Amino acid sequence: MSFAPPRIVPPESLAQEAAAWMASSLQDALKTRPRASLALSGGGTPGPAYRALAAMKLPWERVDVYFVDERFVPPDHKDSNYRLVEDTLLKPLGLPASQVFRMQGEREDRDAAARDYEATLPPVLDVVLLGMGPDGHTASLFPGHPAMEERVRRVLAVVGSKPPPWRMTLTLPVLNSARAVLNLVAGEGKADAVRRALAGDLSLPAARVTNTQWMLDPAAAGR
Ligand SMILES: O=C1O[C@H](COP(=O)(O)O)[C@@H](O)[C@H](O)[C@H]1O
Repeated sequence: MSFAPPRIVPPESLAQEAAAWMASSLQDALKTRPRASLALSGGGTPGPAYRALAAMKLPWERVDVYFVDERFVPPDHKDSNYRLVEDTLLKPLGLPASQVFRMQGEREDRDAAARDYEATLPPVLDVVLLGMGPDGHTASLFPGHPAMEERVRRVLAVVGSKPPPWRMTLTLPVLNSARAVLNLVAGEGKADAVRRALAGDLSLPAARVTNTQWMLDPAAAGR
């Protein structure tokens, strides 16, 4: 298994380029289907890309927004991935709740929340934006965690090694069946994990998402 060479983008253009990739992947999906699904990550990297995407002209009434992972916190919590997406994309677009499929991080029964989210997912996601932490986690799949081996369930509640620990995540079969996947990674602290994933180190979840394109800033690319 090998990846296409990563695209290395100057930091000042990264958000715009990632947004352009999402917009064009959504347009591709909408050429052949009435609606397109967009699954988004949280964390510190993608916010500016979501703001740039919100400014792009698309038939937004045909786009449904899903989540790659979520922390078990309420939706208005500062660590909520939903809150990030709400602030940077959903509110600027004024996207109605009927087009937003939120992972319910406020639920006490975490396994039930994961099962319920699984029931909302389309059979195949059209466009997925991933990220990667310095420890090599992607979505909320952490290196060495048994969730990396899940083959049947599409959404799992897991305990990760990054705070907040309790999370909900899409599993590798979902990510690997998606039509277009971008891994957007920035920052020097991630260069080692990026190098290992691109070299095919299967202990890293990102190395197991085989249909991914990579977009890196020079620091994450080790330059
Ligand atoms: O915890 C998370 O981390 C990853 C990577 O985020 P970053 O802050 O290093 O950009 C993110 O993709 C994931 O959605 C998030 O829950």
